[in-house]
Amino acid sequence: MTFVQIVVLAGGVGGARFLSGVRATAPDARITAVVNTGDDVTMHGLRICPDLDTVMYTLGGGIDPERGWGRMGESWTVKEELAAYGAEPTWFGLGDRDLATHLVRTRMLDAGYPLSQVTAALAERWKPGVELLPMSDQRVETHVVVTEPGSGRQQAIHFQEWWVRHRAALDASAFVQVGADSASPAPGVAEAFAAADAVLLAPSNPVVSIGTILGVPGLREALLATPGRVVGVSPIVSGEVVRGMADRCLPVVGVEVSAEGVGRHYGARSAGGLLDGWLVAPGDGADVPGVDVREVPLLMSSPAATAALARAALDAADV
Ligand SMILES: C[C@H](OP(=O)(O)OP(=O)(O)OC[C@H]1O[C@@H](n2cnc3c(=O)[nH]c(N)nc32)[C@H](O)[C@@H]1O)C(=O)O
Repeated sequence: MTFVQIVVLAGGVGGARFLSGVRATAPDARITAVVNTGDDVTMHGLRICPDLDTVMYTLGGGIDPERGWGRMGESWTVKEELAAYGAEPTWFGLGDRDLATHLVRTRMLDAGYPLSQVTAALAERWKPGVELLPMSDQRVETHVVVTEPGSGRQQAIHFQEWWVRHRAALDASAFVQVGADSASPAPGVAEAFAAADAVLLAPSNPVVSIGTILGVPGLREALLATPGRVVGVSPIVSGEVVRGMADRCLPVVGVEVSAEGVGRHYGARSAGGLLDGWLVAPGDGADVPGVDVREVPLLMSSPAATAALARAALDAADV
């Protein structure tokens, strides 16, 4: 029996929701999620993988649906106790339930297991229904070069500090993927691309999620060699982000905050870029030379709408 094989490149909330739509619309397909780990961080001695956990909890039914991240029914006792000790950082929300995931992950990593195997072990509990792969087993951490407001001095801070602590308010001049030079795609990533009938770029942050995944040496090349069509979903609707602050990231890399801007940034596969197809919202009519641009409803406002978006992406991929 042959299965349709689908690979999805994903960041956090948008990628997780999109994956739930792909799973719903293609229940018999083999789906592989290649997930950004550039947002990963160590805090209080624990290794935290926000995007992997968001995808795992969302597909496993454990996500807080309002926030879109973290655990449903979460409590914050440990966070409050850490703050009472003055243990920094106090600006990062580690929930009690969530902590168990980070404890298990950290213990396994410290014992020498690679992140891909740790992720597979965690997923045994959540049964996400997709193969969940980190983009790399090596540590790649996004840092942001910012200008200190007082001194005007430039310094690089961890992405989470820029994003969560400063709400992306500090002016950024560059994103740096620390560790990327010596990273390689995690086991299974290149194989998934090689067998894929479709590769989908989820509506995730084009710079610090999709861009970071593609920055892993060898990964972009493996993707471009895929026999499947490559279709992306615009995270920008009517010139605005749907959630988050990608509009603070895109200008840093010289990309216009529009469906057309992001589509051109990814570029046509036929011209050395990534895309065969690009989904934009009705009325956004992007001109991306060499790419099959389709206007479809892009908001993942319900499970049905999300499945319809995923179906449109698979249609554009001829799957
Ligand atoms: C840093 C963070 O990146 P990422 O984890 O990729 O973020 P999100 O998954 O929260 O959002 C990324 C990106 O996705 C867009 N988005 C969100 N919901 C929808 C949707 O229903 N439809 C659609 N077409 N795009 C969506 C959103 O605008 C964001 O730009 C981050 O950027 O927050």
